[in-house]
Amino acid sequence: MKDLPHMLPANRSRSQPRASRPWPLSGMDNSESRRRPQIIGKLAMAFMLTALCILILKQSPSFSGPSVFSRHEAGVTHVLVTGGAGYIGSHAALRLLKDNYRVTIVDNLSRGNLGAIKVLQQLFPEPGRLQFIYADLGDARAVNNIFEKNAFDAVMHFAAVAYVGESTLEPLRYYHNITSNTLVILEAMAAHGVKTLIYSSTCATYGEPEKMPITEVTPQHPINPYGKAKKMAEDIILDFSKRSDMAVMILRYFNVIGSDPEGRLGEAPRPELREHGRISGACFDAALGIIPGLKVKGVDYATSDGTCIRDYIDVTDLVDAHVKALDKARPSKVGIYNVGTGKGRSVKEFVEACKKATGVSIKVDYLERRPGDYAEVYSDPSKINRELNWSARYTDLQESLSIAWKWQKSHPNRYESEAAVAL
Ligand SMILES: O=c1ccn([C@@H]2O[C@H](COP(=O)(O)OP(=O)(O)O[C@H]3OC[C@@H](O)[C@H](O)[C@H]3O)[C@@H](O)[C@H]2O)c(=O)[nH]1
Repeated sequence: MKDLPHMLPANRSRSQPRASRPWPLSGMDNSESRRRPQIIGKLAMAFMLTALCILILKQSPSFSGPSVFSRHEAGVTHVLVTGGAGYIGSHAALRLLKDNYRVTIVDNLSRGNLGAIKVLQQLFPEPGRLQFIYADLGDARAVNNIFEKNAFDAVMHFAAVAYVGESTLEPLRYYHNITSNTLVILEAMAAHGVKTLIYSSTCATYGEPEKMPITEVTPQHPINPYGKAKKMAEDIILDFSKRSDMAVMILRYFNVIGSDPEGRLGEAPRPELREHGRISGACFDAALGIIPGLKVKGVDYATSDGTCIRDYIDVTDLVDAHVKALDKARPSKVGIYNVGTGKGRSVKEFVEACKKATGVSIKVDYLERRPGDYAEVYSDPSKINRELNWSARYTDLQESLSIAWKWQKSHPNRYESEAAVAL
């Protein structure tokens, strides 16, 4: 683990024992009974002081809004967010902070952006709200150290490489980064008694099912290393959950788009990985003139217009699903949920929505299929609707893309300027 200048100290250390004083229940001698009124007086005073502290904390700006003491049903206060510098992780961290959780972000900044951390730090500067630790989850010693120094109540594990095309070219990177790093996290959680895990999984674990829409019991037959690595990680988590009292929520995301409606965060993929990039990143790159146009990869699929069908879910809805999952997570229980809108849209439809949202008449080229792609996936979200009382509020592609476009237009260098300030 390397320290960066902006790294905040851990707030509470597991290695520092909490003060405790045993209270004698029986066999008190006379001197003890003489001291009883004094002790009762001190206790009453301590009680009053505690009540006063709670009142002040509730009214102080850093704990304004819904109370930290009543809001978090599962008793969770401090959440470890792995990959919190990334697109989805940073949006999740923002939501958790807004909901008065304490957040520790661990990120190796290989795909995420220091600028996103900087934005969060500026929004939540109060000591103890947000801690950033620069570390790689492949480094088990560093990870253990982090768990040793912090008392986490829950882990949201976002950190992962996540490009389908890249996974077919560099499968070992994917198995290492996704499957093996999840094992490191689980081992650290087990060793340090952290018992709630919200895991970022994907519709790619289903592969190309015969029947649509996809439910949580649709058989999983992933067809690319990305989906396989995520499926293996799911299996490891599920096996471990059978032997422990861990609370597990596995969320299988469909295709994530959009950004913070208040324009504080956005999607900022690495330019050097552009060739593997997702369709949303490519849409904005093309609209901004960073690339000459959009390349539609595959027009001969057995779908209505020959292009792939995907279920596009807004990142604001997605992080809401995480918070609901965290609220509903319970010991010895596993929940597996699809997170999607339930609507399938073709790549051609996406391109049209992108043109309308950006107002740019983007040049489109039609190319060969991309290795690892499946023709059609969209979710049946009824289980998450029913059990977590969650449903997608953004179901209009153009609306999500318009929100994201605002951030893209006002940040043509994405997070570069924020990152420069941060260093
Ligand atoms: O430039 C591009 C990018 C993508 N596409 C196409 O757009 C469709 C969607 O591709 P994306 O790369 O955006 O997304 P994918 O469906 O491959 O996977 C995505 O969704 C599931 C998540 O878990 C994955 O992390 C994410 O990458 C595919 O048909 C792809 O071939 C293009 O036509 N052009």
